[in-house]
Amino acid sequence: MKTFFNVEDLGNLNDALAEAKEIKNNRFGYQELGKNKTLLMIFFNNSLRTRLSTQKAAMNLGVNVIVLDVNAGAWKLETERGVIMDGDKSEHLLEAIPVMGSYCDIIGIRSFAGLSDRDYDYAETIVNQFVKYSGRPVFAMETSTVHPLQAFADLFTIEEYKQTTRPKVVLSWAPHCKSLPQAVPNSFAQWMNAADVDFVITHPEGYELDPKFAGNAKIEYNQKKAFDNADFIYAKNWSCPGVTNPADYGKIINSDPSWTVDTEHMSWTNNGYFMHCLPVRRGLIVTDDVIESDHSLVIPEAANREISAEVVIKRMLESL
Ligand SMILES: CCC[C@H](NC(=O)CCC(=O)O)C(=O)O
Ligand SMILES: NC(=O)OP(=O)(O)O
Repeated sequence: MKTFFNVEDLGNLNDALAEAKEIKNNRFGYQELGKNKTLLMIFFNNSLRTRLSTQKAAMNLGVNVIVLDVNAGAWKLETERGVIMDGDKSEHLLEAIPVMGSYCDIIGIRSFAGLSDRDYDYAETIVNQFVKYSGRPVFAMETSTVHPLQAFADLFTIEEYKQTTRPKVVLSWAPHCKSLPQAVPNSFAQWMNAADVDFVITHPEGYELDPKFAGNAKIEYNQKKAFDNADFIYAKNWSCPGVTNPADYGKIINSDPSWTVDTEHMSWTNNGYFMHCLPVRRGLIVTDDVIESDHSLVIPEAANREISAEVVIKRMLESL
């Protein structure tokens, strides 16, 4: 596996879920694979779960790990070609990338969407330069438009907790005080569309996800109808994806607090589980009672990030 950005990169999804289950029970069983191999984890943005779980996964496999916070210690990087670098950027990405690639065997990268230029973000301009110039396998640790390690862990968690063969899973928008990327909901939608679940997306008008991720999911603008008889509620904020109105890309066009998931919202479900990728803004996305309830899966969901990362790194090691 040379890149990991989309669900299809894993091949047969049921086989990947079975491998995740096996690795969860035998996470130290493949340490020979990582002997004398190095993972370079590059962060252009903050992280807790991805940073810790991916390092843990690599260490489980016997892999050496280097973590680089680009904006804390490295030279400020110029990403555009054709510019005269007489400003505050000392190094160009096109030198830095192959240099970084020379120190490792596998690269993980986090580079959030800028949320100002939709075409630039949705072309995955930054991360595709790592794929093109690093000479190494590259996996996403949340890029401009996708967060597959999160979605893989989310689906694995749903498989662990589902009480029925084909559960109803609802991706619900919720309000936030900042403009957030669409990467998490994009990947969640992509992976749910590939899985054997009854998938519904609910959000205010104007927040339609890009069709390449929303796929054939049912879109329900009435949150209460969407929550009806749901088995899993996956709450997440995202800024306007700019699908219905490109000029609104990256903007907050709705802050309606009635979309915040509280105990009444959860009463509409089939005794459903609450999920969120974290970090979560309590009081905006979800109330304290819901996220602290015995039907909140946010902690086991975060713990499963170690497993999704270990499957991906293992497969990349196997393809070196
Ligand atoms: C895994 C989620 C990462 C990121 N979340 C944030 O940036 C939240 C920042 C905040 O709430 O201040 C996002 O929404 O994509
Ligand atoms: N869910 C997730 O990716 O968390 P971090 O941003 O803390 O890594």
